[in-house]
Amino acid sequence: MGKAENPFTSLNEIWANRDVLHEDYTPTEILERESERDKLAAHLAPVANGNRPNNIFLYGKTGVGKTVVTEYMLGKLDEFKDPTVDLSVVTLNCQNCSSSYQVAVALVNELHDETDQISPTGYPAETVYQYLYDELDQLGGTVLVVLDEIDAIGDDDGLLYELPRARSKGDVENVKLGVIGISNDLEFKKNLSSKVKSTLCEKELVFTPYDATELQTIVMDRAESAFLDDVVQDGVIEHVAAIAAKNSGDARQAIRLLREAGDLAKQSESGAVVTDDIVEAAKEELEASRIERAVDDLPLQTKLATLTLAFRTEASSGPIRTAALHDTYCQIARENGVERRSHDAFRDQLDDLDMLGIALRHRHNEGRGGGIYYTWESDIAYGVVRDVLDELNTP
Ligand SMILES: Nc1ncnc2c1ncn2[C@@H]1O[C@H](COP(=O)(O)OP(=O)(O)OP(=O)(O)O)[C@@H](O)[C@H]1O
Repeated sequence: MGKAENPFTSLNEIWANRDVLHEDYTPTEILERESERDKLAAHLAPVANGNRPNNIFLYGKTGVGKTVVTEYMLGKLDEFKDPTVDLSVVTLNCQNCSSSYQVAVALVNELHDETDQISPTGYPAETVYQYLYDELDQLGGTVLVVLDEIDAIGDDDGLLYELPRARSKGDVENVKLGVIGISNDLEFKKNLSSKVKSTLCEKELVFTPYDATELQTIVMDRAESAFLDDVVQDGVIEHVAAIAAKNSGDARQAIRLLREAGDLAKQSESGAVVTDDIVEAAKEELEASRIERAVDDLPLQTKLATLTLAFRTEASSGPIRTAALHDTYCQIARENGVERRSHDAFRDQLDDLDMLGIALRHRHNEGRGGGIYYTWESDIAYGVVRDVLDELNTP
């Protein structure tokens, strides 16, 4: 009997180690970001000598290295601190916590044994806080509590006031406590209550988006470990970096684009090589799946607004005024037997699309007497929206 064909091999072998392009991979070196590393080191320096920690707030858009730089510097702190300093780091990603209470429960469970977890509801807030203080006191020494994606708690930010003050209020006795908050929501800091702001933001660190040159360094370093020799054509790294820099300066997006390009190259008929054309194809695939995810979850009325905007954008040479879009929307709604919303309600839908990154809004100020008005463009090609929303008709 002949040997069965292995379904997991494919046309081209290109990968030396695809895992280094995976979301979960922690790089051994942090490239660029020298000034942020230095500043964070200065903010953390008191801990290295056994002094009271600063509370630190780090913010900047998604994928700009906040988490990776923090982890790296905490590793360095552990390596270089005075050996007599008893340091513990408790890290929590708060993305599923919508209140201070939920963060406190999650922290207690992080510190409790796996067999002794507390329920996420049902305890009075003071009890949960007391559990937390008891656990922290038991750890003793210096404890840094790292709260990543802290913006998830919204307005309910009491813990961010209580925790840094626990020692001065006598809630804990044996522990020097510091909080490191990380957020990619630039509005979050503005909306913090002033007492939280003055406590948590004792030291602040802003991460700006990466520019194309910085992204090139990061992407090149990953590509060298990820691909076999001569797989990545000249200019490809620059191309990937330029696309990500133009979008949002997000290193995660740049690395994902390179991985997707690698996956396409592996299946390609034209050989084991990543080219600029393959990068473009990968960009389109990623864009299509981003949109699919974003649009698929929208309520019907917002889907109609998306379709209207993409349809009109394709047919016109520039941004379109709200009233003109509303006329088209009414026509599409009628053809689909869907209730028609007023001009103002429709404009609210467009605002939502702007927030979601689906629409581009332009503000026009005609000065005295002319007033302010908005025009709109779709950031998504009509064909892509059409494919996702093929149950809806355009006129
Ligand atoms: N300077 C860098 N050197 C090497 N890799 C980096 C660097 N900056 C970011 N990365 C990589 O980019 C990805 C995103 O980085 P990171 O998670 O630190 O971003 P973030 O700012 O915390 O984003 P978010 O707010 O979305 O959590 C990670 O895979 C990380 O390894």
